[in-house]
Amino acid sequence: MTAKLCPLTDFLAFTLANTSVPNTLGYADFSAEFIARGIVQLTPKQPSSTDIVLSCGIHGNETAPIELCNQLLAEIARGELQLRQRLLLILGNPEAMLAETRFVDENLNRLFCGTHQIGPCNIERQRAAIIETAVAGFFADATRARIHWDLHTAIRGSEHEKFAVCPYQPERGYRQQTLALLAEASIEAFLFNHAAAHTFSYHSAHLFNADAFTVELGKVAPFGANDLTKLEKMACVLRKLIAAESINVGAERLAKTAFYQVRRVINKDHDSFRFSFSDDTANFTRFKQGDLIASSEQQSIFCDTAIEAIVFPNAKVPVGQRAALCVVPVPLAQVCM
Ligand SMILES: O=C(O)CCC(=O)N[C@@H](CCC(=O)O)C(=O)O
Ligand SMILES: [Zn+2]
Repeated sequence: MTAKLCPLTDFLAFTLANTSVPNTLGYADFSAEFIARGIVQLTPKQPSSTDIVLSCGIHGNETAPIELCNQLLAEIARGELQLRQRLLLILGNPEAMLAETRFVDENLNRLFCGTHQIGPCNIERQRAAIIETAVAGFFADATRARIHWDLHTAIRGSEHEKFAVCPYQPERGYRQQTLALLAEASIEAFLFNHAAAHTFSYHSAHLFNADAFTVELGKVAPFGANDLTKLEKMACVLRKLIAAESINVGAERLAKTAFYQVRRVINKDHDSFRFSFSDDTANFTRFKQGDLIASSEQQSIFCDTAIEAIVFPNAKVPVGQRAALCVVPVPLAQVCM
């Protein structure tokens, strides 16, 4: 396979152009199976013990992680990065990438765990079904370790530039070692969800027992406008995971990391719903007891505890959907095994 014709050297370009690719391609040390548009499964000749799903662009305008994943695939294709684990790489929402929007018809990251089956068919519902099938096929062997990092960027700036959302998994809990790996990859804060969700990371954690996280890697920017040097630590850890290299991180790596528990969700209840703060207010901005957070014709929402921080505030979501998470700082011991 010459580099010029190889879909893996610029998988993003192939995906956006919707160029047809063969079903499978053989390389010296691995094979590539093109499962669907923007979804490729790589199998090394002698796979190590962990199956890794790496996804990006579930929201089409979150381009930095897409560029990072595209770069890692190219490194594998050129033989610069040794693939030693099975890898499923997913460019989440190609149509939204082309439209340079978060989504075309509906937020793809609310349609997992089969939610896409409920309601009229649209671009994101079709895509959720395709992605779920690919993941189920890839994670078929329950005896193997499973990792899924779903890479995003946030709409607004953040007090913690890079942070991870931990899906609700009360039975399994979180191991400090697992979080330390993300901290090594420059994750500064962890946010523990308090309830089931229909996000992609929850899907993988809940249905496949994967060590799954939504990973926020800075702020949204158009293709070509990202400074990928800011993601170098993340790239370094991903390379080591893919190459099955040992990553020596002790739990002490978490010493400077912040932990937050989701305390409540603010849902948009009416078209008149507004936040009390400006659009440039950063994620994790803190409110104190009695501060007004949001209001609508039907209600006013105040901070009702000593300190509460707000994450992912978005008043533009449809009525009934999550408009923000309210989180409180917690000690590590309270959220980890
Ligand atoms: O910046 C924002 O408001 C949204 C960033 C984003 O896409 N976040 C994910 C989080 C998913 C999770 O809760 O695990 C989302 O809203 O889908
Ligand atoms: Zn996102």
